[in-house]
Amino acid sequence: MLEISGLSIRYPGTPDIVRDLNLSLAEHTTFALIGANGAGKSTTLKALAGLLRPSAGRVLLEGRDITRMSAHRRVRAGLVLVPEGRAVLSRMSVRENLLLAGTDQNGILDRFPILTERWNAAAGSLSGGEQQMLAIARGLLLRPKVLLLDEPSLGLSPLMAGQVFDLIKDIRADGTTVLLVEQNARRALAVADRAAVLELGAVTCTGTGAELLDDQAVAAAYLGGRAEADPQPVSA
Ligand SMILES: Nc1ncnc2c1ncn2[C@@H]1O[C@H](COP(=O)(O)OP(=O)(O)OP(=O)(O)O)[C@@H](O)[C@H]1O
Repeated sequence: MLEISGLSIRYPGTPDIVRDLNLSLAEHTTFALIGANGAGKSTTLKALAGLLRPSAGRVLLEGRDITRMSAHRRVRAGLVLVPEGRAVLSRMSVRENLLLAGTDQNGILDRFPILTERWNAAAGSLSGGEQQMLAIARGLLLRPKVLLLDEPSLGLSPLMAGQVFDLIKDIRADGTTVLLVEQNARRALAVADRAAVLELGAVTCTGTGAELLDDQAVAAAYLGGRAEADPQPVSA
């Protein structure tokens, strides 16, 4: 569905922040990109959304070269970014925020009872988790083939974050391919079919979500030190 090869990305006046990135996202799967602050995860998503022009490499969406396509044409081609920080229009109502994305809401809003309950409330009055749901719903109304999610659980309570990860599972089950960037590595790997670790702009490890959850080096760096496969301590 999405093929990224040899992608290098820089900002004006910086060296390459992301170097020679190669990722392949199969249709109807979730891919998690994890890594420390500043590793280049958001930069990667911005480049995929067409907000930054890569210095090298190419991006294919369903076999079509979109490397030089403008951001708005990428949305029409099916590549949609839900940016970090949600970017909802806070003085507009939930309904108005969604109308901006599309009028055909069939089948999408059923997944978001939390939003239909707050239909006429100003988006800025919603909780962080509700705003994240609104941002994701808005992205889905654009009918993406590939949804790029930048830190959807950032700043949310564990309960709300759990709901966001459940939603990500549902989105994948509905047939949308998801590229998920997350600080919450454990939860991201748990919902991911495949995953990669980005360190200082380069991929250092790839595998299935389960493989990375079991990897001792990944656990030490990103999962608070303990791999999922470790035996649980037996209490006396
Ligand atoms: N507009 C910019 N101009 C120059 N450098 C930038 C710009 N935005 C980000 N960077 C740099 O690019 C590097 C990667 O940042 P990026 O936001 O992609 O990291 P990240 O992995 O998403 O981390 P975080 O979780 O903190 O967002 C950092 O060193 C950052 O300082």
